[in-house]
Amino acid sequence: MDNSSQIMEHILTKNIPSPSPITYSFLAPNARGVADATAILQRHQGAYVNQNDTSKGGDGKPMMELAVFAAATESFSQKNLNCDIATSLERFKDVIQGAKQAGIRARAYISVVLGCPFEGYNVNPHKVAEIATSLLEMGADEISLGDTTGMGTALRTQELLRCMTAAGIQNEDIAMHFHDTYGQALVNTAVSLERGIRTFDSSVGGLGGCPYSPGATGNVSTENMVYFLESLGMNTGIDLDAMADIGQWITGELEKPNDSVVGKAVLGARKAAANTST
Ligand SMILES: CC(C)(COP(=O)([O-])OP(=O)([O-])OC[C@H]1O[C@@H](n2cnc3c(N)ncnc32)[C@H](O)[C@@H]1OP(=O)([O-])[O-])[C@@H](O)C(=O)NCCC(=O)NCCSC(=O)C[C@@](C)(O)CC(=O)[O-]
Repeated sequence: MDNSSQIMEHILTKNIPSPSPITYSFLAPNARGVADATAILQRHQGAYVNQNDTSKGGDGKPMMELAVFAAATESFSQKNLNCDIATSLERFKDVIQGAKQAGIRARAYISVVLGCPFEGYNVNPHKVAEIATSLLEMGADEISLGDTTGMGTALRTQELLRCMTAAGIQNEDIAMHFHDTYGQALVNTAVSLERGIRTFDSSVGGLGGCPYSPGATGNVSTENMVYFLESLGMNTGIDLDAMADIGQWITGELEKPNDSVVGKAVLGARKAAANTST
């Protein structure tokens, strides 16, 4: 979060073209975050698609969103936000309203929904649904259910989504955010697909991981996710070959391992084919 403002300023100054609509997400857990973001947005009116401006297309301009991140357990809320859940939700009200007033989306993550590094596996799915309902009532456009520790399993993912449905939360308002620490991300994705979820978070090269969740690995890699969804006959619109190149490039730049098995397989197959053709 420390240099979020510089990154946002760079994006809106450079007018980086994107062939398909892209949304940049700005973590803002409090009033300071909203103030920083809205000051930059004020300076760059017209450089991004305003959610209220439905008159014309984005003509390549990016969309911006503010992201709040609640926790499903008190322990993780203290570690990740330095406050209890109720206080964090109070703070998020202003952030979400600030985003709406600035004409941008508000995304709300809920962390450790399927397992907490401090409270273990028994995260109450009804509590998650209650927090999600509060965030949606504040005006959040979307809830991203974060399996931050990767402790999620098929059965507990199913139970969580059953509770979300029972609480009256629409599938269209839910994204699933799986980390692959125990290799269950795509299994949990399959269960979520079965229950009608169609928005999934991932990270190229499997980058990421929450600093406040000891041992957590990155998100399920975009390359693995794309390969899996396309194997089911779904069209993601993503060029897997190009995504594998990006994963190799950015993990190299960040001096991190490329954690995508599919990305490495795609690159390996391409190399083998090149060798046989020479
Ligand atoms: C929320 C606080 C700041 C409360 O921390 P605090 O100590 O209660 O608040 P504070 O107001 O005393 O601020 C402490 C320091 O943070 C700075 N600060 C204060 N607010 C901001 C801000 N908006 N943007 C940038 N800097 C900020 C502030 O300036 C100060 O800096 P210092 O004076 O010590 O140099 C702290 O707990 C914190 O930084 N939490 C975030 C930790 C973090 O980055 N976690 C990972 C986010 S991603 C995630 O959670 C998971 C997710 C979303 O990916 C999904 C999933 O997998 O679960």
